[in-house]
Amino acid sequence: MILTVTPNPSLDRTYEVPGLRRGALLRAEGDRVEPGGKGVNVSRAVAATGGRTTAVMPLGGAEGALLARLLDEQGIEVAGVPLAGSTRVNITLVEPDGTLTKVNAAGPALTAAEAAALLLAVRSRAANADWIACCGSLPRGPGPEWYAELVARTHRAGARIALDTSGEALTAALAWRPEVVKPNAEELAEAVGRSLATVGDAVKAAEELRARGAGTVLASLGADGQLLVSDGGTYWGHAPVATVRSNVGAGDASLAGFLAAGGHGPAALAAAVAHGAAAVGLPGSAMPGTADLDPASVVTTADIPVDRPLADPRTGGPS
Ligand SMILES: Nc1ncnc2c1ncn2[C@@H]1O[C@H](COP(=O)(O)OP(=O)(O)OP(=O)(O)O)[C@@H](O)[C@H]1O
Ligand SMILES: O=P(O)(O)OC[C@@]1(O)O[C@H](CO)[C@@H](O)[C@@H]1O
Repeated sequence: MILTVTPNPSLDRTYEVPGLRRGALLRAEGDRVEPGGKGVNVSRAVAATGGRTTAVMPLGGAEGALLARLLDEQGIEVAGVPLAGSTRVNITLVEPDGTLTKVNAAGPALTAAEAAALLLAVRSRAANADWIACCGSLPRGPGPEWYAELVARTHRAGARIALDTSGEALTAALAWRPEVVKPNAEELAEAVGRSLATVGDAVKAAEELRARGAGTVLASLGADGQLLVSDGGTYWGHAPVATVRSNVGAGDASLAGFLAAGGHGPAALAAAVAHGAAAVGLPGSAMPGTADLDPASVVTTADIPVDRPLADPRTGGPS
């Protein structure tokens, strides 16, 4: 069972707009609402391929109630911690050429009691989980050490942790040796404090994160595929994508594929790449089901293309 933790979940609203014009009224030509937040998406992706998952998150207000209902409709078990504030709404604007612009709200601040209740909700389920995926930004309130505390406490219960966050929250949690860390290219660059021009630069940065405490690094590099850097060796994987519709949640789908495939080795990397490639071909943050996956199109190799230039993450769309 994969337990996911999303301390700052969201309702993701996507509007298809005819074009972006500052100061104008934009009339949406289509819209969709989906459960959001990185751990929530990992649970959605695990469930979409028939895996067992429970999603832990704080929920508040009408938005929180809608988020819980949408997840329930998708058959996902939710362990919700009641919140005085209201769950945030994140907005994605899609232009006709596929360009995405995303606005993420800060979300409600958690009181100390709410943050402690969330930690308890995770700890009390840790013993039943094969993996605990701790994903996304931290809400205001608990401070950047919250993931570090969660890793420390759930490790004591024998759980394996996969962490997908950034900035100070990532730095603080590394010291507690999470088994898997999943940065994207931008987060990897931020973590090591320098820009990454090539796949080789990304490998060096991932090795640095391992030296700072990460067990395995699964780095998602957008159109440049994914890197697995671990005790078992370094591998690069990629798959062709005919039409990129939305990269929102593609990293979350990748992490779900990786963990569901065991969370180590080139076969798990291949599953991660298959999930990422399938996710970008779907609209909004739709998560791929088994029929969407094309494992035969995935290539993994230990022959790392170190000189391959990385696309500028800022031109790859938001995540
Ligand atoms: N343009 C693309 N072409 C081909 N594959 C892509 C493209 N964009 C993403 N992917 C696939 O999806 C994976 C995850 O994408 P990305 O690195 O953008 O994740 P992310 O920034 O963590 O996303 P999010 O945080 O929204 O889940 C990539 O490693 C790759 O396998
Ligand atoms: O603001 P955070 O927590 O960094 O990211 C939140 C978010 O952008 O991540 C998911 C895609 O990965 C979306 O469902 C959601 O809106």
